[in-house]
Amino acid sequence: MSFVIWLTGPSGAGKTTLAMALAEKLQEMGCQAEVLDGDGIRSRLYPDLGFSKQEREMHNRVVTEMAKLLAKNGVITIVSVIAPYRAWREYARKEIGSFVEVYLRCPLEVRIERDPKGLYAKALKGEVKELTGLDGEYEEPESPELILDTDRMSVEEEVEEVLKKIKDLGLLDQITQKSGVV
Ligand SMILES: Nc1ncnc2c1ncn2[C@@H]1O[C@H](COP(=O)(O)OS(=O)(=O)O)[C@@H](OP(=O)(O)O)[C@H]1O
Ligand SMILES: Nc1ncnc2c1ncn2[C@@H]1O[C@H](COP(=O)(O)OP(=O)(O)O)[C@@H](O)[C@H]1O
Repeated sequence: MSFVIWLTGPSGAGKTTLAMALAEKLQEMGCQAEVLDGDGIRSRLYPDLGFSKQEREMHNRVVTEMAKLLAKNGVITIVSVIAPYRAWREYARKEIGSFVEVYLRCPLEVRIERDPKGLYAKALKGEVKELTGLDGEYEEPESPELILDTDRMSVEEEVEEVLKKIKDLGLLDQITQKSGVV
């Protein structure tokens, strides 16, 4: 049994970037780690799925199930999905059990400046509706295991903070002792 690191935050907060860096670091350390990225899963499994509340909820349930199965089979699973509602993240926590919620916080003006996919520009012109973090709803986590202010930290610092947290929670020791990695 492994655990899930669930990265949540609005579009452009840095979820995908951190997920990839974290997986690389854990793999270098000899751990089995996989990323479940919201955008990636959507484009591979159901590219036509939209962003209504109902569609997002179905997608979040799929991701929860995938993460649960991976973690159950010993893989450290890093989820990078907006998951805009608290109730859905609580559902994931309950289903998965060993769950580390990390909130990537970043002010709107920085997200607009970053805009890696040009979505904020489109949304500001009215071409994208209900962009999470602009006119789309996002319920901030109330008591996540960790908050990272991604406008004030480097990606490397974020990776170190997450590693420190999972070590403090005793999660990394369980994995490394069982698999014999150091
Ligand atoms: N309206 C709207 N709102 C939010 N996101 C949008 C939207 N339209 C497209 N996109 C793109 O879809 C990515 C978010 O997918 P997720 O699966 O993480 O979101 S959710 O949990 O279903 O809300 C999101 O990726 P990130 O920017 O990495 O968060 C966007 O690239
Ligand atoms: N400290 C940081 N943490 C994460 N991303 C950062 C940071 N500083 C700058 N960025 C940049 O911000 C953008 C975040 O995009 P992305 O990772 O796709 O976010 P999200 O998956 O939350 O939409 C990337 O272009 C990334 O290089």
